[in-house]
Amino acid sequence: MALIIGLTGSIASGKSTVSLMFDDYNIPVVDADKISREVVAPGEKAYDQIIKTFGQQVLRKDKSIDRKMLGEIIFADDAKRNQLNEIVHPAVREKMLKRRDAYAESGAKCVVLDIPLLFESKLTHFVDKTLVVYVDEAVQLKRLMERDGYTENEAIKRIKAQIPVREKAEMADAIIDNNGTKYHSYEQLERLLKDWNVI
Ligand SMILES: CC(C)(COP(=O)(O)OP(=O)(O)OC[C@H]1O[C@@H](n2cnc3c(N)ncnc32)[C@H](O)[C@@H]1O)[C@@H](O)C(=O)NCCC(=O)NCCS
Ligand SMILES: Nc1ncnc2c1ncn2[C@@H]1O[C@H](COP(=O)(O)OP(=O)(O)OP(=O)(O)O)[C@@H](O)[C@H]1O
Repeated sequence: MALIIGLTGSIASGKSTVSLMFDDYNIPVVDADKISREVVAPGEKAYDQIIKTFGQQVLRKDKSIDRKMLGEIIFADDAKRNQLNEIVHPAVREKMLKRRDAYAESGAKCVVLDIPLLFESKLTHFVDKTLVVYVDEAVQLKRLMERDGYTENEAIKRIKAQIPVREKAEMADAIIDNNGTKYHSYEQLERLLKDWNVI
């Protein structure tokens, strides 16, 4: 039976950075953010629902979803964010579980589900162990502003749309402290995977 690890954190805490490290151990990762892009492609059910709910203003010239515009709308308004979540999340969950099960059935010893909203959406029953990538809020804010070019105000709005990463760390089975170098996080991950008998 595969061990299913739920990898989470808060925005820009380093989930994608850590998720790449699983490659070195040939451990497959199912990425909820990536799936959330697939399910809003033109032709998908969620695509039509987004246009119906948010209007043509969230479309780019090529008719794909304008993610920047949609982000500005939903991170400024909790009710709108909930509406988008209700459209996108069911499709993301369905695909995520299919991929999780396909990897497990193909004999993987461990499968990682990288889910930013693992705790917020109460999805911990999808996984056996929860792993939180933790950073102090000041480091998080700085990395988020640098990565995405947001103003401090834009970055804070996005951070506040999630449970604070400190609280998530308290709920987790294990944490990786990602305040230091990427190599330091890599060492913590390796130790953990040894403790959990997957490498
Ligand atoms: C609002 C959207 C269009 C912005 O797209 P953009 O390409 O700028 O960001 P991206 O999708 O890469 O998300 C970046 C990060 O934002 C955070 N985030 C995204 N959506 C949400 C949300 N609904 N609530 C809280 N945080 C969120 C996550 O930490 C995520 O890792 C997009 O995030 C989206 O469609 N969100 C709804 C689906 C969702 O909840 N995705 C996250 C997990 S499935
Ligand atoms: N240990 C580290 N040292 C320096 N920079 C880091 C470290 N870890 C991550 N970063 C940088 O911080 C930014 C955020 O990391 P990353 O994209 O992995 O976060 P994330 O949690 O996946 O974000 P999101 O929630 O938006 O998907 C990136 O620019 C990344 O290169």
